[in-house]
Amino acid sequence: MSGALKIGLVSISDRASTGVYEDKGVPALRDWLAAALATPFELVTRLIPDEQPQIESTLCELVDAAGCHLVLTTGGTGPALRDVTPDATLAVADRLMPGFGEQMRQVSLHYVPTAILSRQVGVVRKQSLILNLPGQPKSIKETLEGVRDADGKVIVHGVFASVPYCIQLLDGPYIETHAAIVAAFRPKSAIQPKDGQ
Ligand SMILES: Nc1ncnc2c1ncn2[C@@H]1O[C@H](COP(=O)(O)OP(=O)(O)OP(=O)(O)O)[C@@H](O)[C@H]1O
Ligand SMILES: Nc1nc2c(c(=O)[nH]1)N[C@H]1C(S)=C(S)[C@@H](COP(=O)(O)O)O[C@H]1N2
Repeated sequence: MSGALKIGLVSISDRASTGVYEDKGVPALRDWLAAALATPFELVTRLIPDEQPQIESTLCELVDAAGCHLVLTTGGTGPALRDVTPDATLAVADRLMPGFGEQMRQVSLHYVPTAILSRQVGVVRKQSLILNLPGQPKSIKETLEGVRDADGKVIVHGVFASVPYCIQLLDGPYIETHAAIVAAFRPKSAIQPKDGQ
């Protein structure tokens, strides 16, 4: 499974999906990826309510039919009864990637004491990585990028640092990032030389 990088973005919100407020989830994800990725990519976007069957079918469609290498969800990860994104994600998972949820909560604790309320998970379905991000639009940058000190040095790695190598291990495309936003980490043996080097 390779080809051009394809990324699914799913905003899960009862109110944004019914027009009570404007969806800021998909635009925040799109803007962050546009700034962070050096590799060209194609997006498939969805805005849906907090309904478990609809979340499950959307994730399956994006992975199985659209062929997304990465799917990022935002919203519905908390403990409220209608927050069912992690449950839907686990229901369509082939394998769990517990490090992603653990690291996102670590990062988020630097921003909000309620970080532990997010039940967000990372999973693999087929050869696609699916990550749940919290619903607060600002949490997208926080969890993907990590925490920096006053001098701009990364003190807690955001989870996106591990996404390119994960997708490479799943036989997806080779993803390069802009290090000023997030540096992609790979073992030396997995680094591909740039053209002409
Ligand atoms: N798609 C979105 N666009 C803009 N703001 C959002 C969006 N999703 C969530 N938020 C903001 O982040 C907060 C926490 O998100 P959460 O996923 O818990 O939403 P919620 O309170 O369950 O409501 P809803 O599902 O109707 O967005 C929301 O109360 C809202 O202020
Ligand atoms: N980085 C980050 N993580 C965060 C937050 C945040 O603002 N920033 N909000 C927390 C709160 S208040 C809740 S309830 C949970 C779940 O949020 P969700 O239901 O919007 O997904 O995410 C937590 N994680």
